[in-house]
Amino acid sequence: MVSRPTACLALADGTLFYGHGFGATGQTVAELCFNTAMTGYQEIMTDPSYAGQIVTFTFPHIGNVGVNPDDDETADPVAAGMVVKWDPTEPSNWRAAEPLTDWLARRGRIAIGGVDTRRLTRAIRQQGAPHVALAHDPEGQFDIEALVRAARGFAGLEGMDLAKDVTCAQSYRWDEMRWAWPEGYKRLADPAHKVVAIDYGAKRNILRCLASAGCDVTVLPASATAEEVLAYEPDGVFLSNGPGDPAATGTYAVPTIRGILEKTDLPVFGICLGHQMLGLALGAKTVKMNHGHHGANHPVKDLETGKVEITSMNHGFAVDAQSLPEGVVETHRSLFDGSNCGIRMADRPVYSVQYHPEASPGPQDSFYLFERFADAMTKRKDVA
Ligand SMILES: NC(=O)CC[C@H](N)C(=O)O
Repeated sequence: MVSRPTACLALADGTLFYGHGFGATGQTVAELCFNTAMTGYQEIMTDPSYAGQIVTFTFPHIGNVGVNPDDDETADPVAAGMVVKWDPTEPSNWRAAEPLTDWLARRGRIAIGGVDTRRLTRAIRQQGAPHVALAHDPEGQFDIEALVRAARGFAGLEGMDLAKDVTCAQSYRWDEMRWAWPEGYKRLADPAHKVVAIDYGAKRNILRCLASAGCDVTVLPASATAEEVLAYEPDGVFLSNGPGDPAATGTYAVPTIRGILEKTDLPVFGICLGHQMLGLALGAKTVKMNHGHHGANHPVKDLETGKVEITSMNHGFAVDAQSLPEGVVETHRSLFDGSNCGIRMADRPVYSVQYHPEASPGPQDSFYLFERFADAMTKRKDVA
C-alpha cells in the first residue's frame, strides 16, 4: 500500500486511486486504457497512436530495464501519462541509457505508481475507457473536486482528429531497416520499390519493416492530397497507424485515398488507423469500442488460410464488418471478440489490418504482410 500519496488518478465517476508520482509534476486529462503487454513500455509510451490516452500497464514490473535511444517509436512520448503497479526500480539492462523516471520528467509526462492495476483494469472494462485526470504533486496537495471536474470536462476521443498533431511537418525519406545486432539498424542498399507512406502518426518500426521488405520509403504528412502522393510516382502507397477518431481524420484522408484508388491500380497497404482510413474510403463505417484492444498477445484468424496469428494491438475504434460494401472482403477477425481485423478489395492488391505486424512490442508472426505488399508491387511491374 502507498504510505504517502504524491499522485492521484481521478475517474470521471468520482473513483480515486492514490499512489506515488514520478516523471513530470502537474496535471493532465485523457482517456484511460490498459495495455497487457509484458515488454515494450518504451515503445508503447512513444507510439503516436496513444495521443490523448493514459496507459495503465497490467504487467507489474515497468521501468526495470530503463529506456534507451533505439526503442523510441517517435521522438517524444506521445501517451499522455502512465499508471503502474510498482514504482520503477533502478534500471538493470545493458541497453539502458536512462531511468524511465528521468526520461518521463524530461519529456513532460506524468506517471503514478503503487496503484491496484487489477482493480483499475476491471473498472476500465466495466465503464468502457473512462475519462480521467492524473495529478502529481510532491507535496501531496490535491483538490479532489477540481480533479474530478477536470476528468468530466475531457471531451473524449470521439470526433477528435489527432493525426494532424502527430504527423510529420514535412516529407522525408526513410532507409533504415530492422535491427541487425551487433551492427545496429542497417541501411537499405538496393531498394526494389518506391513507396509513399502517409503519416497519420507512424511508428518507426513500420517504416523499418517497409525498408526491410525492399521499399524506398518517402513519408508524407497526413494532409497530402492524391496529386501530391502520385507526384512521387510510387509503386505502392502505405497508410500508417495514428491516434484519435478515424471518422474525424477521414474527413481529409478519405478523399486522398479515394483519389489514389480511382486514378491508379497501385497496391495499397494500411495498418490500424490506416486500415480504418481504407475502410472508410471503401464505404465502410467505424465504431468506438468499449475499452479497445491494447496488448501483445491478441489472437487473430486469417479467414482465408484458417491460420491464427498472435498479434500486437492498440486500437479503440474498429471497422464495422457489417458495413463492408460489396467487393470488399473481410480477411481477418479477432478471436477475442470477433471484431474486424482485416479487409481487402476482392479484385485488387488493396488491403489493410487493424493490428500491428511491425510488433514493437510484440510477436512478429505477421511480417508476411509487408512481404505481400512488396510481392504485389513486383507483380504489377512484371505485368506492365
Ligand atoms: N494504433 C492505431 O492506429 C489506432 C487507431 C485509432 N486511433 C484507434 O484507436 O482505433
